[in-house]
Amino acid sequence: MKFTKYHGTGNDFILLREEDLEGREESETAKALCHRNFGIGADGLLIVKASSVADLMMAYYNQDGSVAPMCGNGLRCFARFAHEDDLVETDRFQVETLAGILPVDVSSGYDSIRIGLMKPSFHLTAPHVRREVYEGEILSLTVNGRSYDLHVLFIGTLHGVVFTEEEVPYEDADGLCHHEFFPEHINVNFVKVESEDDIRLVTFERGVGYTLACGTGAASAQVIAHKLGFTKPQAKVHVDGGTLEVTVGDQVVLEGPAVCIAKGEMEIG
Ligand SMILES: N[C@H](CCC[C@H](N)C(=O)O)C(=O)O
Repeated sequence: MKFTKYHGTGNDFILLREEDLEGREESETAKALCHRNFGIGADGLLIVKASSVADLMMAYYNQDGSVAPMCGNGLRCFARFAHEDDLVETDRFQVETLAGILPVDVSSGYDSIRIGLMKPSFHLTAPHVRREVYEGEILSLTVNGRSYDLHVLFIGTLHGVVFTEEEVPYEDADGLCHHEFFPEHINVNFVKVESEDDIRLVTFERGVGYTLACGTGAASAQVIAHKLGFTKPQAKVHVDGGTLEVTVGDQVVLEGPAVCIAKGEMEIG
């Protein structure tokens, strides 16, 4: 099976065209390909599909085979692949996702790919949360005897933002991600605001665990930080795998690199 591997600030993905799947079940294929020892290894799988409403469609699976509606770093890698492989004729095009039709722009080169995100929602209902959550509400959740204040939003996928100066223990991050308040789990972002232009972010991703970067997480962190008056509309989000830039405006725009790591053939049953 032909594959391509990319990363966006260290969040790494395997990318397949639908025809390369040769009819294999997508979730099981994602688990097999993304396994760090028995597969190629990646945080997730991106599948390029035809779309009747946009230039292309992107399907996304986490490393554990779970589906997520949207992946910000993944969409930048997807955009580079589509542009490089001449699946599109223009530098600006649209991609259908389960979080809506989103614009991508590679006109500034592959080190600065811009994607537009869906309008964030702060009013959450089932199945994302156990009970209705209203805009402005802060959830105080206790894990392993320690209390965390979460700002929650849906920005194409479900995110929680925790402002903290401390290193958060792994078991607490995992406990928040799988807290019973979130029936389908949640991506958890630990944020330190360094200035009105700079945020430091570590993300524990649903379906993966700690990742070197999370694109929708970076957008979530900046959207909440700006909404609370901590940052300007545009801020750099510093993650373990590099730096992203998020601009909050009529549309939330995520900018960052997409790097091709490898192209190859994989033996898979
Ligand atoms: N793990 C996330 C999807 C991938 C998000 C992240 N890789 C990004 O770049 O946005 C979820 O299950 O909602």
